[in-house]
Amino acid sequence: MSVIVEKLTKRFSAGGTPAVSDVSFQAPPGAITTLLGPSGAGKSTLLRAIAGLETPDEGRILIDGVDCTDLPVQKRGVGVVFQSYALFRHMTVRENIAFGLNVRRMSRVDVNARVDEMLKLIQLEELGRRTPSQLSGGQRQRVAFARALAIRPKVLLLDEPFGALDTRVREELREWLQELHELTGVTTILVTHDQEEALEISQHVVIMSEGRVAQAGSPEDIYNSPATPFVASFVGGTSILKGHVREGRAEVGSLVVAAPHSAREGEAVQAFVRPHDIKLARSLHGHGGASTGRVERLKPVGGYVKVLLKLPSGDSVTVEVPRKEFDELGVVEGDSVHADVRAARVFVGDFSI
Ligand SMILES: Nc1ncnc2c1ncn2[C@@H]1O[C@H](COP(=O)(O)OP(=O)(O)OP(=O)(O)O)[C@@H](O)[C@H]1O
Repeated sequence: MSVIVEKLTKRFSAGGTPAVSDVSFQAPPGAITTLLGPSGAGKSTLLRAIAGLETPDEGRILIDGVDCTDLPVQKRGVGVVFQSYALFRHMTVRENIAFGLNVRRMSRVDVNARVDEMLKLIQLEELGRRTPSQLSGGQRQRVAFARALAIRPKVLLLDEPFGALDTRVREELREWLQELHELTGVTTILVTHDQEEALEISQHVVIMSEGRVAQAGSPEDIYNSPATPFVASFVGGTSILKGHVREGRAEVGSLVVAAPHSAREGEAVQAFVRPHDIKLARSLHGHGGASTGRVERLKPVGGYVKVLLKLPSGDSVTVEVPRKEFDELGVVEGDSVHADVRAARVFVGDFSI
Protein backbone atom coordinates (compact mmCIF):
# COMPACT_ATOMS: atom_id res chain seq x y z
CA MET A 1 0.00 0.00 0.00
CA SER A 2 1.68 3.19 -1.10
CA VAL A 3 1.48 6.62 0.49
CA ILE A 4 1.46 9.57 -1.88
CA VAL A 5 1.87 13.11 -0.62
CA GLU A 6 1.06 15.83 -3.14
CA LYS A 7 2.05 19.48 -2.78
CA LEU A 8 1.45 19.52 0.96
CA THR A 9 1.78 22.80 2.85
CA LYS A 10 1.22 23.36 6.56
CA ARG A 11 1.53 26.68 8.40
CA PHE A 12 1.07 27.06 12.13
CA SER A 13 0.35 30.79 11.89
CA ALA A 14 -1.40 32.71 9.12
CA GLY A 15 1.19 34.27 6.81
CA GLY A 16 4.04 32.64 8.78
CA THR A 17 6.84 30.50 7.36
CA PRO A 18 5.35 27.09 6.52
CA ALA A 19 6.59 24.17 8.65
CA VAL A 20 6.00 22.03 5.54
CA SER A 21 6.13 23.75 2.18
CA ASP A 22 4.84 22.28 -1.10
CA VAL A 23 6.09 18.78 -0.27
CA SER A 24 5.51 15.90 -2.66
CA PHE A 25 6.88 12.40 -2.25
CA GLN A 26 5.88 8.78 -2.57
CA ALA A 27 6.46 6.02 0.00
CA PRO A 28 6.69 2.78 -2.02
CA PRO A 29 4.42 -0.12 -0.96
CA GLY A 30 5.93 -2.59 1.48
CA ALA A 31 9.11 -0.53 1.96
CA ILE A 32 10.55 1.49 4.83
CA THR A 33 10.76 5.14 3.82
CA THR A 34 12.62 7.53 6.11
CA LEU A 35 12.04 11.24 6.42
CA LEU A 36 15.53 12.46 7.30
CA GLY A 37 16.60 15.99 8.15
CA PRO A 38 17.86 18.33 10.84
CA SER A 39 15.75 19.55 13.74
CA GLY A 40 12.97 21.86 12.58
CA ALA A 41 12.99 20.54 8.98
CA GLY A 42 9.27 19.70 9.20
CA LYS A 43 9.54 15.90 9.42
CA SER A 44 7.21 15.40 12.40
CA THR A 45 4.67 17.86 11.04
CA LEU A 46 4.60 15.95 7.74
CA LEU A 47 4.24 12.59 9.51
CA ARG A 48 1.48 13.96 11.75
CA ALA A 49 -0.34 15.28 8.67
CA ILE A 50 -0.18 11.79 7.10
CA ALA A 51 -1.52 10.34 10.37
CA GLY A 52 -4.37 12.87 10.44
CA LEU A 53 -3.08 14.63 13.57
CA GLU A 54 -2.43 17.91 11.70
CA THR A 55 -4.66 19.46 9.04
CA PRO A 56 -2.71 20.62 5.98
CA ASP A 57 -3.45 24.04 4.46
CA GLU A 58 -2.89 22.76 0.95
CA GLY A 59 -2.20 19.48 -0.79
CA ARG A 60 -3.41 15.89 -0.70
CA ILE A 61 -2.52 12.63 1.03
CA LEU A 62 -3.37 9.34 -0.65
CA ILE A 63 -3.07 6.05 1.21
CA ASP A 64 -3.44 3.00 -0.98
CA GLY A 65 -4.87 5.22 -3.71
CA VAL A 66 -7.58 6.69 -1.47
CA ASP A 67 -7.62 10.43 -0.76
CA CYS A 68 -7.38 10.61 3.06
CA THR A 69 -6.74 14.34 3.35
CA ASP A 70 -10.03 14.99 5.14
CA LEU A 71 -10.45 11.64 6.91
CA PRO A 72 -10.16 11.45 10.70
CA VAL A 73 -7.21 9.50 12.19
CA GLN A 74 -9.18 6.35 12.98
CA LYS A 75 -10.47 6.04 9.39
CA ARG A 76 -7.03 6.17 7.75
CA GLY A 77 -5.82 2.69 8.71
CA VAL A 78 -2.55 3.94 10.17
CA GLY A 79 -0.60 2.72 13.20
CA VAL A 80 1.54 5.35 14.92
CA VAL A 81 4.53 5.02 17.27
CA PHE A 82 6.01 8.13 18.89
CA GLN A 83 9.32 8.71 20.65
CA SER A 84 7.68 8.81 24.06
CA TYR A 85 6.06 5.49 24.68
CA ALA A 86 2.51 6.79 25.02
CA LEU A 87 1.39 3.54 26.66
CA PHE A 88 -1.44 3.59 29.17
CA ARG A 89 0.33 3.34 32.54
CA HIS A 90 -2.58 1.78 34.42
CA MET A 91 -3.08 -0.96 31.81
CA THR A 92 -1.11 -4.17 31.46
CA VAL A 93 0.92 -4.91 28.34
CA ARG A 94 -1.91 -7.14 27.06
CA GLU A 95 -4.53 -4.43 27.69
CA ASN A 96 -2.36 -1.84 25.94
CA ILE A 97 -1.99 -4.04 22.86
CA ALA A 98 -5.72 -4.81 22.90
CA PHE A 99 -6.75 -1.17 23.15
CA GLY A 100 -7.30 -0.43 19.44
CA LEU A 101 -8.98 -3.83 18.96
CA ASN A 102 -11.48 -3.19 21.77
CA VAL A 103 -12.25 0.24 20.32
CA ARG A 104 -13.11 -1.61 17.09
CA ARG A 105 -15.44 -3.90 19.07
CA MET A 106 -13.67 -7.10 18.14
CA SER A 107 -14.85 -10.23 20.02
CA ARG A 108 -12.97 -11.17 23.20
CA VAL A 109 -11.71 -14.43 21.66
CA ASP A 110 -10.37 -12.66 18.59
CA VAL A 111 -8.77 -9.91 20.71
CA ASN A 112 -6.98 -12.50 22.85
CA ALA A 113 -5.75 -14.38 19.80
CA ARG A 114 -4.46 -11.21 18.17
CA VAL A 115 -2.74 -10.05 21.39
CA ASP A 116 -1.03 -13.47 21.68
CA GLU A 117 0.11 -13.15 18.08
CA MET A 118 1.49 -9.65 18.72
CA LEU A 119 3.29 -10.68 21.93
CA LYS A 120 4.96 -13.46 19.98
CA LEU A 121 5.89 -11.06 17.18
CA ILE A 122 7.62 -8.66 19.62
CA GLN A 123 9.12 -11.60 21.56
CA LEU A 124 7.60 -10.57 24.89
CA GLU A 125 5.24 -13.52 25.42
CA GLU A 126 6.17 -13.77 29.11
CA LEU A 127 5.50 -10.13 29.98
CA GLY A 128 1.82 -9.69 29.03
CA ARG A 129 0.67 -9.22 32.64
CA ARG A 130 3.17 -6.49 33.50
CA THR A 131 2.43 -2.78 33.45
CA PRO A 132 4.62 -0.36 31.45
CA SER A 133 6.50 0.76 34.59
CA GLN A 134 7.76 -2.83 35.00
CA LEU A 135 9.41 -2.80 31.55
CA SER A 136 12.68 -1.41 30.20
CA GLY A 137 12.56 1.48 27.73
CA GLY A 138 13.27 -0.84 24.80
CA GLN A 139 10.55 -3.29 25.90
CA ARG A 140 8.01 -0.47 26.25
CA GLN A 141 8.78 0.68 22.74
CA ARG A 142 8.26 -2.86 21.42
CA VAL A 143 4.84 -2.89 23.11
CA ALA A 144 4.06 0.42 21.41
CA PHE A 145 4.88 -1.26 18.07
CA ALA A 146 2.65 -4.21 18.93
CA ARG A 147 -0.21 -1.87 19.79
CA ALA A 148 0.23 0.01 16.51
CA LEU A 149 0.41 -3.22 14.47
CA ALA A 150 -2.44 -5.04 16.26
CA ILE A 151 -5.08 -3.22 14.22
CA ARG A 152 -3.47 -4.44 10.95
CA PRO A 153 -2.72 -0.93 9.71
CA LYS A 154 -2.18 -0.21 6.03
CA VAL A 155 0.71 2.01 7.01
CA LEU A 156 3.00 2.22 10.03
CA LEU A 157 4.10 5.77 10.97
CA LEU A 158 7.09 6.07 13.29
CA ASP A 159 8.24 9.38 14.79
CA GLU A 160 11.79 8.96 16.15
CA PRO A 161 10.69 5.71 17.86
CA PHE A 162 14.15 5.04 19.29
CA GLY A 163 15.05 8.65 20.06
CA ALA A 164 14.72 8.34 23.84
CA LEU A 165 16.79 5.17 24.14
CA ASP A 166 20.52 4.77 24.73
CA THR A 167 22.83 3.95 21.83
CA ARG A 168 23.11 0.22 22.46
CA VAL A 169 19.36 -0.37 22.79
CA ARG A 170 18.80 1.90 19.78
CA GLU A 171 21.08 -0.23 17.63
CA GLU A 172 19.44 -3.45 18.87
CA LEU A 173 15.98 -2.11 18.11
CA ARG A 174 17.09 -0.91 14.69
CA GLU A 175 17.90 -4.51 13.76
CA TRP A 176 14.75 -5.70 15.46
CA LEU A 177 12.67 -3.26 13.40
CA GLN A 178 14.22 -4.55 10.17
CA GLU A 179 13.33 -8.13 11.14
CA LEU A 180 9.84 -7.05 12.19
CA HIS A 181 9.39 -5.31 8.86
CA GLU A 182 10.50 -8.41 6.96
CA LEU A 183 7.85 -10.41 8.86
CA THR A 184 4.99 -7.93 8.48
CA GLY A 185 5.81 -6.20 5.17
CA VAL A 186 3.82 -3.15 6.29
CA THR A 187 4.51 0.06 4.37
CA THR A 188 6.41 2.15 6.91
CA ILE A 189 7.38 5.82 7.18
CA LEU A 190 10.03 6.60 9.78
CA VAL A 191 11.07 10.05 10.96
CA THR A 192 14.67 10.38 12.07
CA HIS A 193 17.48 12.94 12.21
CA ASP A 194 20.05 10.14 12.42
CA GLN A 195 21.53 9.59 8.96
CA GLU A 196 23.09 6.27 9.91
CA GLU A 197 19.70 4.99 11.02
CA ALA A 198 18.11 6.19 7.76
CA LEU A 199 20.75 4.72 5.47
CA GLU A 200 20.84 1.41 7.33
CA ILE A 201 17.16 0.77 7.82
CA SER A 202 15.30 2.10 4.78
CA GLN A 203 14.85 1.36 1.10
CA HIS A 204 13.77 4.93 0.31
CA VAL A 205 15.02 8.17 1.87
CA VAL A 206 13.37 11.60 1.70
CA ILE A 207 15.78 14.31 2.85
CA MET A 208 14.06 17.39 4.26
CA SER A 209 15.39 20.86 4.87
CA GLU A 210 13.44 23.93 5.94
CA GLY A 211 10.07 22.36 5.23
CA ARG A 212 10.97 21.16 1.73
CA VAL A 213 12.23 17.97 0.10
CA ALA A 214 15.93 18.40 -0.66
CA GLN A 215 16.29 14.99 -2.33
CA ALA A 216 14.49 11.65 -2.44
CA GLY A 217 15.94 8.32 -3.53
CA SER A 218 17.52 5.08 -2.47
CA PRO A 219 20.12 5.26 0.34
CA GLU A 220 22.82 4.56 -2.30
CA ASP A 221 21.61 7.43 -4.53
CA ILE A 222 21.54 9.84 -1.64
CA TYR A 223 24.97 8.82 -0.39
CA ASN A 224 26.75 8.51 -3.74
CA SER A 225 25.04 11.29 -5.68
CA PRO A 226 23.92 14.05 -3.33
CA ALA A 227 21.92 16.54 -5.39
CA THR A 228 22.75 19.66 -3.41
CA PRO A 229 25.45 20.96 -1.05
CA PHE A 230 22.96 20.60 1.80
CA VAL A 231 22.47 16.88 1.16
CA ALA A 232 26.20 16.32 0.67
CA SER A 233 26.99 17.99 3.97
CA PHE A 234 24.14 16.37 5.93
CA VAL A 235 24.82 12.80 4.83
CA GLY A 236 28.16 11.11 5.29
CA GLY A 237 30.25 13.16 7.76
CA THR A 238 31.64 15.24 4.91
CA SER A 239 34.39 17.88 5.12
CA ILE A 240 33.67 21.02 3.11
CA LEU A 241 36.54 22.79 1.38
CA LYS A 242 36.22 26.06 -0.50
CA GLY A 243 38.37 27.13 -3.40
CA HIS A 244 38.54 28.14 -7.06
CA VAL A 245 38.93 26.61 -10.49
CA ARG A 246 42.51 26.80 -11.81
CA GLU A 247 43.46 25.37 -15.17
CA GLY A 248 40.46 23.09 -15.33
CA ARG A 249 40.86 21.67 -11.83
CA ALA A 250 39.45 22.68 -8.47
CA GLU A 251 41.98 23.94 -5.93
CA VAL A 252 40.37 23.59 -2.54
CA GLY A 253 41.93 23.81 0.90
CA SER A 254 45.48 22.98 -0.36
CA LEU A 255 44.14 19.99 -2.33
CA VAL A 256 43.44 19.64 -6.01
CA VAL A 257 40.44 17.68 -7.27
CA ALA A 258 38.56 17.30 -10.55
CA ALA A 259 36.28 20.24 -11.35
CA PRO A 260 32.85 19.86 -12.93
CA HIS A 261 32.82 20.33 -16.73
CA SER A 262 30.62 23.39 -16.39
CA ALA A 263 33.13 25.19 -14.12
CA ARG A 264 34.86 28.24 -15.59
CA GLU A 265 38.38 29.46 -14.82
CA GLY A 266 38.50 31.40 -11.54
CA GLU A 267 35.00 30.39 -10.46
CA ALA A 268 34.31 29.69 -6.77
CA VAL A 269 33.75 26.02 -5.91
CA GLN A 270 33.08 23.93 -2.86
CA ALA A 271 34.34 20.39 -2.56
CA PHE A 272 32.61 17.85 -0.33
CA VAL A 273 35.01 15.18 0.75
CA ARG A 274 33.92 12.03 2.57
CA PRO A 275 36.10 10.85 5.49
CA HIS A 276 37.02 7.59 3.74
CA ASP A 277 37.82 9.27 0.42
CA ILE A 278 41.15 10.69 1.61
CA LYS A 279 44.18 8.44 1.49
CA LEU A 280 46.96 9.18 3.95
CA ALA A 281 50.56 8.22 3.26
CA ARG A 282 54.00 8.77 4.73
CA SER A 283 55.46 9.55 1.33
CA LEU A 284 54.00 11.41 -1.60
CA HIS A 285 52.46 9.27 -4.31
CA GLY A 286 49.38 9.21 -6.47
CA HIS A 287 48.34 12.08 -8.73
CA GLY A 288 49.37 15.68 -8.19
CA GLY A 289 46.42 16.48 -5.95
CA ALA A 290 48.08 15.50 -2.69
CA SER A 291 49.04 17.90 0.07
CA THR A 292 50.86 17.66 3.37
CA GLY A 293 48.76 17.99 6.49
CA ARG A 294 49.39 17.96 10.22
CA VAL A 295 47.72 15.32 12.38
CA GLU A 296 45.82 17.36 14.96
CA ARG A 297 43.87 14.63 16.69
CA LEU A 298 43.47 10.86 16.57
CA LYS A 299 40.25 9.22 17.69
CA PRO A 300 39.98 5.40 17.58
CA VAL A 301 36.37 4.37 16.83
CA GLY A 302 35.89 0.60 16.65
CA GLY A 303 37.42 -0.77 13.45
CA TYR A 304 38.85 2.53 12.24
CA VAL A 305 40.65 5.64 13.46
CA LYS A 306 39.33 9.16 12.88
CA VAL A 307 42.20 11.47 11.97
CA LEU A 308 41.65 15.22 12.17
CA LEU A 309 44.04 16.74 9.67
CA LYS A 310 44.98 20.43 9.42
CA LEU A 311 45.91 21.50 5.89
CA PRO A 312 48.38 24.32 5.14
CA SER A 313 45.39 26.41 3.98
CA GLY A 314 44.09 26.32 7.57
CA ASP A 315 41.16 24.04 6.61
CA SER A 316 40.55 20.89 8.63
CA VAL A 317 39.45 17.59 7.18
CA THR A 318 38.37 14.40 8.90
CA VAL A 319 39.81 11.18 7.54
CA GLU A 320 38.69 7.68 8.51
CA VAL A 321 41.50 5.15 8.30
CA PRO A 322 40.82 1.42 8.75
CA ARG A 323 42.64 0.17 11.87
CA LYS A 324 45.06 -2.09 9.99
CA GLU A 325 46.01 0.68 7.55
CA PHE A 326 46.44 3.06 10.48
CA ASP A 327 48.82 0.68 12.27
CA GLU A 328 50.89 0.37 9.09
CA LEU A 329 50.92 4.15 8.71
CA GLY A 330 52.20 4.54 12.28
CA VAL A 331 51.45 8.23 12.80
CA VAL A 332 50.99 10.10 16.07
CA GLU A 333 49.46 13.50 16.83
CA GLY A 334 51.70 16.31 15.54
CA ASP A 335 53.14 14.26 12.62
CA SER A 336 52.98 15.43 9.03
CA VAL A 337 51.32 13.15 6.47
CA HIS A 338 50.43 13.35 2.82
CA ALA A 339 46.72 13.49 2.04
CA ASP A 340 45.41 12.46 -1.34
CA VAL A 341 41.76 12.88 -2.26
CA ARG A 342 40.39 9.81 -4.03
CA ALA A 343 36.95 11.24 -4.68
CA ALA A 344 35.17 14.51 -4.04
CA ARG A 345 31.89 16.03 -5.09
CA VAL A 346 32.44 19.56 -6.32
CA PHE A 347 29.71 22.17 -6.56
CA VAL A 348 30.18 25.37 -8.51
CA GLY A 349 29.30 28.60 -6.71
CA ASP A 350 29.68 29.87 -3.19
CA PHE A 351 26.90 28.03 -1.42
CA SER A 352 25.82 28.84 2.08
CA ILE A 353 24.57 25.88 4.05
N1 LIG B 1 2.23 22.87 17.10
C1 LIG B 1 3.07 23.76 16.56
N2 LIG B 1 2.83 25.09 16.65
C2 LIG B 1 3.67 25.99 16.09
N3 LIG B 1 4.80 25.67 15.42
C3 LIG B 1 5.10 24.37 15.31
C4 LIG B 1 4.25 23.35 15.87
N4 LIG B 1 4.82 22.14 15.59
C5 LIG B 1 5.94 22.40 14.88
N5 LIG B 1 6.11 23.73 14.72
C6 LIG B 1 7.20 24.38 13.98
O1 LIG B 1 7.28 23.80 12.68
C7 LIG B 1 8.63 23.64 12.28
C8 LIG B 1 8.88 22.18 11.92
O2 LIG B 1 8.80 21.40 13.11
P1 LIG B 1 8.84 19.82 13.12
O3 LIG B 1 8.66 19.34 14.52
O4 LIG B 1 7.92 19.30 12.10
O5 LIG B 1 10.33 19.56 12.64
P2 LIG B 1 11.19 18.24 12.76
O6 LIG B 1 11.96 18.16 11.50
O7 LIG B 1 10.33 17.09 13.10
O8 LIG B 1 12.16 18.60 13.95
P3 LIG B 1 12.59 17.70 15.24
O9 LIG B 1 13.51 16.63 14.70
O10 LIG B 1 13.30 18.68 16.12
O11 LIG B 1 11.33 17.17 15.82
C9 LIG B 1 9.48 24.15 13.41
O12 LIG B 1 9.88 25.46 13.11
C10 LIG B 1 8.56 24.10 14.60
O13 LIG B 1 8.90 25.09 15.54
